[in-house]
Amino acid sequence: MGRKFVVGGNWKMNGDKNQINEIVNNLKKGPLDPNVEVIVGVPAIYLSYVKTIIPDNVEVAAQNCWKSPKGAFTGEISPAMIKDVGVNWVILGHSERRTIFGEKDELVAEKVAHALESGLKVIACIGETLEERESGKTEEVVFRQLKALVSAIGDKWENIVLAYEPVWAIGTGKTATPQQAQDVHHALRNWLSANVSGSVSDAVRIQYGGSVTAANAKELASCKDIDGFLVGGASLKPEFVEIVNANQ
Ligand SMILES: O=C[C@H](O)COP(=O)(O)O
Repeated sequence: MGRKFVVGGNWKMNGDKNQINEIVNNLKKGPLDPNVEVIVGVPAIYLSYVKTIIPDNVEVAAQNCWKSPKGAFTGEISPAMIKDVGVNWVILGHSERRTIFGEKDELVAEKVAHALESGLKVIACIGETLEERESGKTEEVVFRQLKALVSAIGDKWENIVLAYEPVWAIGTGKTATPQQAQDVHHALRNWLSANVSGSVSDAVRIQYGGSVTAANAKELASCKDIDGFLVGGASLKPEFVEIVNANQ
């Protein structure tokens, strides 16, 4: 146990320099719980800029990357480039990448493996759609997504944070209940224990994502297997500080 709470703010494709300055000023003002690891997921074009203004107690993540170091992949960025501008994290497999850009489990897993090999830490996202949940397939889907990851990375989970994000809860204002989230997180930990190792299962931090706000964060944070959040919309607002501090 003793997993450090970790809160990510995924800005998605939002923000210009003015808004970014406001968000960063708000993070500087905090105060942010020193026991929480805080990471902001920044659009690629602003990574270098954000690195120059972000306080030391907040880390920066890219929101995607490709699965090789360089080459003819127009429009893509590599983990090596992300590292080169001083950024140590990347978010991979977000449901928007999977649904809008057609990223399949295997591609996500290859990207995760390459990012880890390149020395990045990864927030790896998984989660079921509403249709899958309603047809009782939640566990089948998240286990399938995990299995693809394990095929690519084996037991090398030290630099991974897993984010469980039910697709039906993302940007919808419809949060999973603490019990629904806890049940899936618990099932993920059991699966990791059976298919990777007990120590990985105990150590890996599992974030919940999907319409997290200052109003629901405390109750979610109190669940045994919820080790943090991946926050979209609310990470652009001052309430993000309250979400970071919800585990107090
Ligand atoms: O990466 C964050 C998730 O997609 C959650 O987004 P949301 O908080 O706007 O629902």
